[in-house]
Amino acid sequence: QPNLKKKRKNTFCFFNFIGHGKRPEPSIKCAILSGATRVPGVAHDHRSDARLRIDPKVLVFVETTYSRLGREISELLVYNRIKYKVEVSGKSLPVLTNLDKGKYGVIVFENLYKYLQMDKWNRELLDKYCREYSVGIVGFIPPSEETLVGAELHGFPLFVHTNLRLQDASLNAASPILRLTRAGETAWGPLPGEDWTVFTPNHSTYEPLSWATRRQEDLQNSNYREPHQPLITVIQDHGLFDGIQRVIFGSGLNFWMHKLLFLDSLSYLSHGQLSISLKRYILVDIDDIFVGERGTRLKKDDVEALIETQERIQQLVPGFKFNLGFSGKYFHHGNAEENLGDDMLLENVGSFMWFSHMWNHQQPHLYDNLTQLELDMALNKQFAKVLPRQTCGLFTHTIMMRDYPGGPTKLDEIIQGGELFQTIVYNPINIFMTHMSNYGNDRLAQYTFESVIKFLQCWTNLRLKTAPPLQLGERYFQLYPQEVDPVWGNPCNDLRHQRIWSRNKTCEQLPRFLVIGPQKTGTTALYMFLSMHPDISSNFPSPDTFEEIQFFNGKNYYRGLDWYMNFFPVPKNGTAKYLFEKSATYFDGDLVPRRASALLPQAKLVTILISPAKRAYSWYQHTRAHRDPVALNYSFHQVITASDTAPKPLRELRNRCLNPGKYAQHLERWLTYYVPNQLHIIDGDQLRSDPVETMNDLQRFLKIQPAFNYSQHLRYDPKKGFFCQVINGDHTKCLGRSKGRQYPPMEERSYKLLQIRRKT
Ligand SMILES: Nc1ncnc2c1ncn2[C@@H]1O[C@H](COP(=O)(O)OS(=O)(=O)O)[C@@H](OP(=O)(O)O)[C@H]1O
Repeated sequence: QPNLKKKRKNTFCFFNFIGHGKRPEPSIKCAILSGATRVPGVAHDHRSDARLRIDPKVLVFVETTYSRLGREISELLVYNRIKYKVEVSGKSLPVLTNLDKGKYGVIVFENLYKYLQMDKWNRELLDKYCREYSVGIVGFIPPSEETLVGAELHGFPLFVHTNLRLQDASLNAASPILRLTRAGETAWGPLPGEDWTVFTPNHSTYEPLSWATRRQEDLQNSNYREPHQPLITVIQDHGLFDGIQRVIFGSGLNFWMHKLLFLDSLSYLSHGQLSISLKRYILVDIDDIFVGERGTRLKKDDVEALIETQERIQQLVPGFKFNLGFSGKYFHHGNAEENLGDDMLLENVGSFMWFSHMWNHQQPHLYDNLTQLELDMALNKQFAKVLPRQTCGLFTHTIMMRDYPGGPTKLDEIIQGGELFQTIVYNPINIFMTHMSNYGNDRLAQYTFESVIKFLQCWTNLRLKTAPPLQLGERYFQLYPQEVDPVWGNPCNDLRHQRIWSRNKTCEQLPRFLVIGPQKTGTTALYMFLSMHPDISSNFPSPDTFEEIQFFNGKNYYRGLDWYMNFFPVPKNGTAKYLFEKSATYFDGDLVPRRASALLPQAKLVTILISPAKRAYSWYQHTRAHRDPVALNYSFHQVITASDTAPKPLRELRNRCLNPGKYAQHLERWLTYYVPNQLHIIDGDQLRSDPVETMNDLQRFLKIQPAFNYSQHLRYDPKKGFFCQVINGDHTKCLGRSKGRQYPPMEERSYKLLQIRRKT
């Protein structure tokens, strides 16, 4: 354990900003960087040789859908691209296995007590799963109203003391959990929050992961004989007590170090399945070179400082070079001193990387004349490939320390464990956007990057590197091949996007609900019933796919947002209709939920389900009616029993019959992008036998008022054998011959086979 008492005597203040009022100097003091007592960090490899049968996914039990820590946990997982599923504690357990595989590699409890107080049956089931699949548990102790001293954690030889205020956090360098996080330093100063829990173990299964001490000002009333005694704030359970490994946090994720330890715990407990890479690329763009206003531009000594900072960063990030974006037109547009700065930049061309900005620094969407834009763009070929850049908290006008939004301490916070530090921790490739003016004046950018890089070296085992933009581009898309594909978001969700989009566009020209299918469940009938509603309107028909647009699946998606929106009427003031779109192939399209939620996150979803066996048979009959040779040559039974070695066209027909019917699988995918109350499931048999009631339910779900009285507009047509639209008083208009076909009943053996398959 660290001897904190001794260390405090020669305390250096970690969170101390040196030089307020003057030009700031990077203030990160760190033992390993000063070279004094270099304790090499050990990045443990958590991968195991054991043949694991778990998916790299986290199951998170939250208190409620809105609880704060639960949201923070989800956010952290999203930032790190770790797959997860959220469940509300106290309800029944989700299915944990899929055939012979565990569906989750780690279980997280936002509130550990929910795990400890779980009903016996579920607790046994969960523990059994953890033991059988070598899955560990992470738990957070929530703040409690009463102060417990030496209270036993229900059923474990572990005692807690709650409601403490702490300071000076340090890590157990011997802990096998440390991978991303580097031990050896102390984060001096108060830890956020006043309700920390600390642990006292009474079993060899426990090993501390981090410590802190009580706050100086609280020690007078304390019973602790040793005032600077380190108290365990995060503890590891090696599983020697009951066969399950755990990591327990004495506080939430507010403290930056806990975010790192949480990621390390996921990596450790999943046996490396959820390890994030330790390689980090950093590139810093300096935009607007030569563009800054007179009086805010770089002078000669600023350029010198820039070069010196770059050299110091190179010690920590080999090969690091600032990437300068210039607009040539503004060269020498400063005062005499600043023009010398411009000259010096050019004298040192080779020290930096360069990219060309728009020649005259005008944003492309502001050009009225396309030819002129093309001509100007031709000067900027290099600029064509642009990667998403992260913000580093420095903007064009962030030039003086005293004016930093939130004050200088805020800037230090983002560097020392805060947003900027976390951005680099969570993103393998970081391209930051800064501006020339950030490097003159108070030189905030030099300060910021040197400090954050030092802080990273101090507290993490990340390996920092750099590379030119195009190489980073290639690496980025190698790492995230799914991002090569565009995902259209809603431009109106961000004012800046809306501004550069188009002046005469409105985001009201998008559907408010989607009928997602699947095919053959009655989607056309539903479409017709909805279209009868005076307040609801669907899209204009497509020349290729008729009433369906089929945008979110298939090739149409690449035609872009404008193409999609042109299918919808521009809503007129006051008479806006409830727009919807029906494409029955959306239901089972792999990419559809992700794409749909990116554009229409608030949309409601409507699906119709019938027996998957009947659905499969209806599809088979549909393909026969279209004279599909496979369907004509093979019986339904032959199709659904075709093996994986059968001819391709037969396998394809089998898949089209069976796959959309895997309802649970497809709905689960939709529900990773939409919350359950956005989804309405229609019973397809009810739609057929009692469409009036079905439509009433749907209107209630869509909250459409006044409700349309379908009983006056739908009537059973004995000739068609289905409900049809009433027109001209006593006539009916039914769907065409292709909907509600006449065909022989399904063979008993096929039906039975599909029923058995559904159950297994
Ligand atoms: N009112 C009404 N009129 C006609 N048909 C009705 C109606 N309600 C439900 N159904 C059932 O809808 C089935 C066709 O489903 P879809 O429209 O989803 O098919 S498609 O995917 O668009 O091809 C169709 O399947 P088949 O009977 O196999 O033709 C019908 O059973």
